[in-house]
Amino acid sequence: MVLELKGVGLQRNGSWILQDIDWTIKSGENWVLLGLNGAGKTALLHMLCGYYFPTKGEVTVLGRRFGKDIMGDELRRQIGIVSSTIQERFYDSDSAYQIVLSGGFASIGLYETPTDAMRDRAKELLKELGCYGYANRSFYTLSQGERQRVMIARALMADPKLLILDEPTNGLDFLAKEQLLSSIEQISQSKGNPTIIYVTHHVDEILPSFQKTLLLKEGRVFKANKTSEILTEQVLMNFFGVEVSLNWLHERPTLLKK
Ligand SMILES: Nc1ncnc2c1ncn2[C@@H]1O[C@H](COP(=O)(O)OP(=O)(O)OP(=O)(O)O)[C@@H](O)[C@H]1O
Repeated sequence: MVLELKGVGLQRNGSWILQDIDWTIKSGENWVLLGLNGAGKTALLHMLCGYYFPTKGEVTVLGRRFGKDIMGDELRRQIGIVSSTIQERFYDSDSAYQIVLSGGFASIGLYETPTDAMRDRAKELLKELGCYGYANRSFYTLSQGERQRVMIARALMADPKLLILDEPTNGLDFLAKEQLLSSIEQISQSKGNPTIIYVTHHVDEILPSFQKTLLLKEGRVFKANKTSEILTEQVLMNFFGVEVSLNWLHERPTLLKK
């Protein structure tokens, strides 16, 4: 089991942000976490990464029950996360290569000496993600699309069992977005691939390899099931509360409001 949430609730400043969350992710599954603004996606992710402690219920990630076991560096290394809230903490002057290398230590910045194997792996990931050409450039000189690729390479550096991608296409143009999605599709099909949780507001980013989808609405699970059963006009109409038209092209969905 990669993840198990049972009856999870989260209260902040007196209000319930998450309630009655039950969610199980088995090894080999890739999930989409879909919700509108304010649904509680970020709060839920913070909980999975051990930044928030549940007010109610149980959270078990990669066999460790939070609260009972301490979220140590070892577990943190097994969870790769790409999120703008983390990206902001990077040292702008670090090169793309240094940032990817630091992923091997689950640290922000490089404080330990990387091994030759780590250096080789970092270069390999930079190539796989198409970032090799700007490996020595400072992070602040990179475009948003280039930064996201570097961040994904960094997250993969420790060979995580779980890869969380939190709205990775934010701020990307159409082409950069499609190129990034195709890299993510490749990662999901690679040998020894991590379990992916892909967080988004956008139905059209749901890739064929994301077999399962959780719809989060107002802090609760609206529905969690096979993506093929979630992506129907009826379910999405109930979820968004408006009439929608769902269309498919090359195994990719598009959604319009009627
Ligand atoms: N510390 C806090 N105190 C009170 N309310 C909070 C706190 N943190 C988040 N919230 C509220 O909880 C709700 C869920 O927020 P969250 O950021 O998790 O949503 P989200 O689904 O990630 O939204 P978005 O897609 O806009 O990023 C929001 O209504 C938000 O205002």
